[in-house]
Parts: sequence; C-alpha cells; structure tokens
Amino acid sequence: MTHAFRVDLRGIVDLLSHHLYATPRVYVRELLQNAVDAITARRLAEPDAPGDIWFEPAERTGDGTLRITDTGIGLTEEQVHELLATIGRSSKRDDLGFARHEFLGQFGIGLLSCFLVADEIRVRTRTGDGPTVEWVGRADGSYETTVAADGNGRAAQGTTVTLVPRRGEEHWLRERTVTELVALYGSMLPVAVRVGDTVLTSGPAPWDTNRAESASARAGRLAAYAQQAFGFTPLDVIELAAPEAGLRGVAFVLPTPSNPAVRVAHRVYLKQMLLSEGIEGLLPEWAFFVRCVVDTTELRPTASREALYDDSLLEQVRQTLADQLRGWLAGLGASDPRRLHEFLRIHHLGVKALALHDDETLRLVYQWWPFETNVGALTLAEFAERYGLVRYSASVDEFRQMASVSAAQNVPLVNAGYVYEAELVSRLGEALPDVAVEPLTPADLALRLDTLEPDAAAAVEPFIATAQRILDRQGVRVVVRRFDPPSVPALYLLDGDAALQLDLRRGREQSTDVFEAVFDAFIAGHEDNRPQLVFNHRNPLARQAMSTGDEELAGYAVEGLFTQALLLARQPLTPAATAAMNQSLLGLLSRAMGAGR
Ligand SMILES: Nc1ncnc2c1ncn2[C@@H]1O[C@H](COP(=O)(O)OP(=O)(O)OP(=O)(O)O)[C@@H](O)[C@H]1O
Repeated sequence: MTHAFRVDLRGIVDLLSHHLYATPRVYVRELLQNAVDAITARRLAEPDAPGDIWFEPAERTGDGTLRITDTGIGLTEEQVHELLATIGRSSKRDDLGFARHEFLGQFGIGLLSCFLVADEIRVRTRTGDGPTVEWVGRADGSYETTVAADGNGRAAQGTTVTLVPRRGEEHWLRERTVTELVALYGSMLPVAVRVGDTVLTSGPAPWDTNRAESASARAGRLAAYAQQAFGFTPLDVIELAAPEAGLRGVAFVLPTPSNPAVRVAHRVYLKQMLLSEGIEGLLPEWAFFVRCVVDTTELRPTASREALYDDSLLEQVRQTLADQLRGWLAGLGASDPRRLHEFLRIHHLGVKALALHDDETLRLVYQWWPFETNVGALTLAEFAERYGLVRYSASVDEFRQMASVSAAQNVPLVNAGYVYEAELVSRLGEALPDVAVEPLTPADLALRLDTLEPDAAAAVEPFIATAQRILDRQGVRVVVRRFDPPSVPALYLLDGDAALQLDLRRGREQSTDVFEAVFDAFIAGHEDNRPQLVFNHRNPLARQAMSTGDEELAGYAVEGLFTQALLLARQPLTPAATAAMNQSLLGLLSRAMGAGR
C-alpha cells in the first residue's frame, strides 16, 4: 500500500527559521513578493488591472495583527487547498516544473516564513466574480477553509493576508518596523506600495537614465544614493550592464582601502525587489574596491533568497562585469590621471592582484604606480626609461640591505618586496617585451663587490681568520671586499637561501637529539650559504681593525661592526648577537676609559 509523506509543520518552521532564513525580517519580503506576483498574474489577462499593495500594521488594525491587501489575481477554493496548504506547491512554475519568468517566487515555501513572526496566518481571497474564500493556517500544521457567506465577502478581487503575532514577536508587526522593511525591500517596485497612508515606492532605479538630467546632476544623485544606502561618498561611479542576465546597475568605488580578504557584499534586486544586501560572488574576487547595487531579471536566487545560484549564467555575468571594471580602470589613465592616482593610492593592493592576471592592468601599474627605489620614488615606466634594465629586489629586507651600497655602485634598484610586487615585476618581462627585468639578491650583490689585490688579500688573511673564529657562533661567513660607499664599514648580506640556512641552524641549536640529525641533513653541504659579513676595505675604520696588532681590540671591533651591520640590515638581534654587542661596547668603553690595563 502506498502512503503519502506527512509533514511536521513545526519542524519545517524550525528549519526555516534557524537554517534557511538569516532573520525574521524576510517575512515582509515574502509577503510583498506574493502580492506583486498576484498582481502580475492578474495583469497577464487584464493588463489595466489595478496594482496596489497596502500594509496595515498593528497600530492601525488595533488588534495587534498585520494586514496586507493586494489587488492581485486572488485564489479559488480549490487553489487555496492546493497552493496555500501544500508546502512546496507553487503556481509560479510551468508544466515542466521550471520557474516562470514573469514571477518572483518559485519554490512554494515563502508564505511559511510568516510563521517566523506569526502563530496564525489568515487569508481572505477572491478571484474574478467568485466567492470570497477564507483560509486559516496555524503553526501547528492545522488549517481550515471556509467560503464567506453572501454579503460577508470581499468587495473586490484580490487577497488580504492577516498575521496574528507569535508571543514575543509582536514588534515585527508594528508600524516602524514594517515601514522600514517595506522601504528596504520594495522601494523600487513597479506597483504602488503603502504602509498606512505612506507610499513607500519611490519610482525608478537610481541608475535609470533621465534625458533631462545633466551628467553632473546624475553623478551627484548617485553619490547621494551611495551615502544613504552604504554610508560612504564614492570615489567614482561605474555603470554596469549585463544584458545576458537582464542586469543593470552601478558600482561605487570605495573611498577608503578595503580588506582584500573580506569579500564585498552587494545589494542585488531581482525584478526590482531587493533580494539581499549581502550578496557575494557577483564580481570576481579582485574587485574588492567597489560595492554594487544592481537589478537582474535572469539570475536565480537560492531558496533562502540570501544568495545567487552559482550557475554558468552568474559566471558569465561575473566576466562581463569584470570587463566593465577593467575598462573603467584603463580609461581613467587617459581621462583623469589625478583620479587614477588617488584611486591607486587607496586600492593599489586590489589593482596589483588584478595585474597578476591581466596585462592591461599590469601596464597601468607599470605606467602609474610609484615604486620605492634607491634613487627615489619612480614608476616602473620612468625607471625603465632612465636606466634601461629594471633591476629589483624581491624582499623589503634585502632591499634595505642593498639599497645604499648598490646606489653607490650605480646599480639603481627597485624595491619590489611588498605584496604582489615581485611577481608583477617579473611578469613585466613577459607582458611587455620591450622591458628588461632582472632580480638582484644580496648574493648577486656580493659578487659585484671588488675583491682585493693579491697583496692586500694576503695581508688581511689573519684578520679574516680571527674575525671568522669570533663570528662562527653567529653563523656568518666573513669576507673582505672593496666597495662604495666608503662610509659603510661592514655589510650584512642575507639572501633567501642564507635565511633558510640560518633558521635551520637556529632550529638545530634548540632541537632535541632526535631532530638534530634531521636538521643536519638539511644543513649539510650548505655551509657556504651562511649570511655574509662583508668588511669594506675602503672604510678607514674597518681597515684599522684589520691592521691593528691588538687582538683584543680587533675582537671588539669585529663584534661591534657585526652588530651594527645587523641593525642596518634591520635584522633581529639574537641572544648571541646581543651578547656580542654588549661585550664589544663594554670592552671598548673600558679600554677607552683606561680602566682595563
Ligand atoms: N497574495 C497572494 N495572492 C494570490 N496567490 C497567492 C498569494 N500569496 C500566495 N499565493 C499562492 O500561494 C502559493 C504559495 O506561496 P508561497 O509564498 O509559499 O510560494 P511561492 O511564492 O510560490 O514561491 P517562493 O517560495 O519562491 O516564494 C503561490 O504560488 C501562490 O499561488
């Protein structure tokens, strides 16, 4: 024997309230939507039928209930049983079960959201010349249907829904809340919506064009809209259109930096009714510098109406809108460089992220974004024009170590150590074939420092041996070179490999016996990858330290110059380095004051 499923309405309401809808506010949206759909359905056969929706909040009805009346198509008694009392049944799907294009609803569950705030839903409805049908549905799952006696029916075709509040939820049905929610969801609807005596529909969408309006008046109006809707005055407004999804709208460029890790939520209307203010995924991830408001006729909502269904149409729309944002950005360089500068100052992170995948944006960064270099702030275009080769450091630390020395050696250097920059600069070579780029690491720089003449090299051997013995415990390799500027006595050079080796050595020092062998395996064969301390033979003080016969003094000088070089390279002082600094400072002080010997 076949049985039909039975549904526990209490369970369903709990499911809706706790898992489907984010807030009870949506009950207003669902009621509005049903009223609009009913008017649409009536107008299919009767194009001039009235289109009015009227909310009477608790203060007005006087008995704590909320009434909402529409001039829509209404329902017959049979339809009431079939549609109102059957969860999941909707009149807005075609014979094949697809959502019908002209309607907002489709799932056949929206009315249930009223149980988030009401214990009882009463419907009085009349279609054509038929009798008025009354339906009362309760949150416990029971319902009754009656046909109103002659003389007690509705005067006109349409439907009135009355919500009897649930205990503790009465505030949802009061005038202030209802007005706020109707204005939020319904202000752009093409039918007249009233709460009490106040009309809350405010006509066309903000982005609709009006021939009588000047461009600056339009810009001012849209800016005012952004201020009221989102609380900021946009840096610029970008027009959006994706005809494949019947989508129109605007993107407001944020006037302050936004966090790229946080996806921006957009305000999306579906057939002129607000779907949600928190729709994500409308734009590609890199577009975190705009907030949009759009209306679409074709994109599909999920059943909760809190999100858009992520299908191929949405993917296509994302591409279309991405192209429009890119086009705006590219055009700004030509039309309004000042604004572009301002935009880049605020949103360079987003633009750089985009430039990683998009050549046009990469060219924009190349042309307009000022990089830190060791010859002042320059755009890459200016840098390439002046020096031919774009030599760059891929880390801020390495740039700091190399900046002054490489400048003194006529090696102009770009700091590409900030987020995305190294990848961007290295991509320049592929995207712009005329631009030559080359990374520079401290190890490369060390190779460019002049070695000593054989005699001089032999003379400093004993010093190198002493210095190396002292600095072995610091994990650095001692080298003597000649380089500019002569004012720098010693240079601490640490590149990526050396940094890894240093970490491994520190790890080994702190590890237990078991892991020592593991660390050793990684360290083996990489002894020469230690950071280098390069003494400058051109620096008088360094040379004095190299030639003094006083071994104690030389030792203090080595430790002192080492810690100074470490600090100049903005490296952290390890306990061993701190000990070396103290020893050197105290030793030198005591020598200077003649207390030692
Ligand atoms: N004001 C109304 N006038 C006429 N019919 C209505 C009205 N409200 C609801 N109905 C009927 O009841 C059905 C169920 O409504 P419900 O809101 O639960 O679902 P839906 O609007 O079809 O879909 P969705 O779950 O996407 O909102 C509708 O399909 C419609 O036929």
